Amino acid sequence: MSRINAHFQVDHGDFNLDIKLSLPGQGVSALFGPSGSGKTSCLRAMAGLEKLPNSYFSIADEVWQDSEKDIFVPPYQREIGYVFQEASLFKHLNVRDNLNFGRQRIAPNKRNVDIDHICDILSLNALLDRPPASLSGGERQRVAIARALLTSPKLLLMDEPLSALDHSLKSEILPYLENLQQALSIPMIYVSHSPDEVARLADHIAIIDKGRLLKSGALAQVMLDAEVGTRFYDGRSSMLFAKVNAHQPEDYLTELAIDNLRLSVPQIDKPVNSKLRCRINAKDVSLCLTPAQYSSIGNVLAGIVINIEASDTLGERIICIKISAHQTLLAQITYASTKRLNLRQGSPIWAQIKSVVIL
Ligand SMILES: Nc1ncnc2c1ncn2[C@@H]1O[C@H](COP(=O)(O)OP(=O)(O)OP(=O)(O)O)[C@@H](O)[C@H]1O
Repeated sequence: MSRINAHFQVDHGDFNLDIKLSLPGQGVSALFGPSGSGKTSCLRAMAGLEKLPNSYFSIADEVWQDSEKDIFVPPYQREIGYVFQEASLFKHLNVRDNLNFGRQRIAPNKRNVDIDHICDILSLNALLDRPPASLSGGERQRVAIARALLTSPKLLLMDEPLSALDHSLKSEILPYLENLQQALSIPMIYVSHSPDEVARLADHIAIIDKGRLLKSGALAQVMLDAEVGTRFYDGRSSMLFAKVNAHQPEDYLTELAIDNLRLSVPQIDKPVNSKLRCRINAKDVSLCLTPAQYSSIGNVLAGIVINIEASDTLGERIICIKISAHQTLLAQITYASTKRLNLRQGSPIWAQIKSVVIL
């Protein structure tokens, strides 16, 4: 698989950036970290909007910057779509003409993104004749994303595209971003300081702090990390990838499939087979050596203990449980319970799940 490789360095005196990244050449990679950590600096360097010294950037087999070899491809020659925090549409053009502006910048033989397809994915058809001033913030941002995609970019860079929107507009636009990544094969780099947005959208995550790379890897794996959990996610939790298996309206439940396992959650409004992600707080998981017969907790997953870690809380342990070939569940229980259940690597275990957050 092709990769996106970067090494950005700059010394601004007060702020020193030195970040090496190796990101997959497909899916959504999040650059995540606190304000002022250097995320936008990296994104601008990728776009060539800033020429950082002693730096390197390549995508697949194209090198866009290599300071050692004196290579620096200017921004207008990089096939990049850039979406900013605030959509900057041309006020005097309607939505259709704004979209065509992006498309017409590209030679017809290089256009590989279909305008009708993009308008369908982002539900823009009803907006095409409207001027930007008549659009909501979320609609404007959808048009800005479509315009960037219609330049048929090799890479889509998004700098906190939802940060200027209020909570309800964010929830309105997030499903569109999910659909985009499923429908298009353009890799996206998504800058955010929102842990929830990242958990919902990213496949890969690079965490940046004070100009340095703190962690990088597949989202579910990085979420299991102790420092990431305690610092960014309000405690240890696991991320599971699921799909809607069936609705059980008589019980007000929806059954999710996590590989071969089944989990029931309060009814959700998504069609059968929709993919979704859920987060399970380690404190919401209790463990039994046999499947409990008389329990109010209906969600019980079988697994194998693969690791036992100390927890930040004295007297507690984090139990890592393999529940399928690629998915791991964390449980936070007391040290006393770990001893009482005689848990060790390889122990078969039943995990009772009290609550699931659907992302
Ligand atoms: N040209 C520059 N000269 C001096 N300092 C700079 C320059 N560009 C960026 N910085 C500093 O680099 C630091 C990182 O900025 P950057 O915008 O990359 O962070 P960020 O993680 O994207 O933050 P935010 O989430 O708030 O946008 C900041 O302290 C900023 O002031």
